[in-house]
Amino acid sequence: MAVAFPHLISAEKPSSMETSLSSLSPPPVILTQDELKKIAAYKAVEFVESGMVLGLGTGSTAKHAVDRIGELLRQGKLKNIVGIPTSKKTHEQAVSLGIPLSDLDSCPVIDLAIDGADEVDPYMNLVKGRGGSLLREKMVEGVCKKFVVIVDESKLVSHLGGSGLAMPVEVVPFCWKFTAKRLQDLFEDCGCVAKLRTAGERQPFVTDNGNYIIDLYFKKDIGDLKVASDNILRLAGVVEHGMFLDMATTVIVAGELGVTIKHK
Ligand SMILES: O=C[C@H](O)[C@H](O)[C@H](O)COP(=O)(O)O
Repeated sequence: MAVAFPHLISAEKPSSMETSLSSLSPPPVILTQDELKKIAAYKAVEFVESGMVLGLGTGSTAKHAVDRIGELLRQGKLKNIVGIPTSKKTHEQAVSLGIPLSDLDSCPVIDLAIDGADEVDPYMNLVKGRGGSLLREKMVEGVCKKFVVIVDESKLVSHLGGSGLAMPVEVVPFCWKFTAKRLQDLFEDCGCVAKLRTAGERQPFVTDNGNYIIDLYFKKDIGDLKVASDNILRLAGVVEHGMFLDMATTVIVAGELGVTIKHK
């Protein structure tokens, strides 16, 4: 299903020289990546109903969805929402917007979660965690009845790892170099390089859970994703990885030509 952006098409009167062409089809406005993220996020929030328990994602795309939920609550268009944040940052944002919050201990079943992704393959498998929130995201989004993923079209890949960018793995800090080496060795045939994520001057990036992130970079396709997932999770020292396999129920993609919504 594709929906264009009529409200974002220029409504200005064309100059006399341009009249014949542009009066028929006004030039489309070039949207920024952030505007595309916002369009996808707002579309996802249309799936939210009063009374729902909502998984609140993390990142620059999910932020728009959380803002929108807060706005609709303020306007009284949504009522009795309970949010389950997937990071400390989203928790802070939701508190600032007055969204009532809970956690998985009190609300172990979630109606709907909305979150961004770093990569989406044609089967709706995802890479997540380039913002470092993959563990809480996987815990929350793993127990939701519907998981709506929101991305701009730059996130679409032919296969996971295909962007050439990081596939994050959360590890315990204890002997992280040893774990990083084991991860790299696991994917030796794919030309894998494992790097500790840093935050500023040689400081390790520390997740909300007090762990480190090892980013894996692949030169070749990693093949069977389920096998790759099992192999990573079997390594002692690994907490969780950023492949979200068979979890998304809907993917909303905003691109220059409109919004595409794909359901499982
Ligand atoms: O850890 C971060 C999350 O998995 C994000 O959902 C993901 O990185 C996408 O973030 P953004 O919407 O900022 O591209």
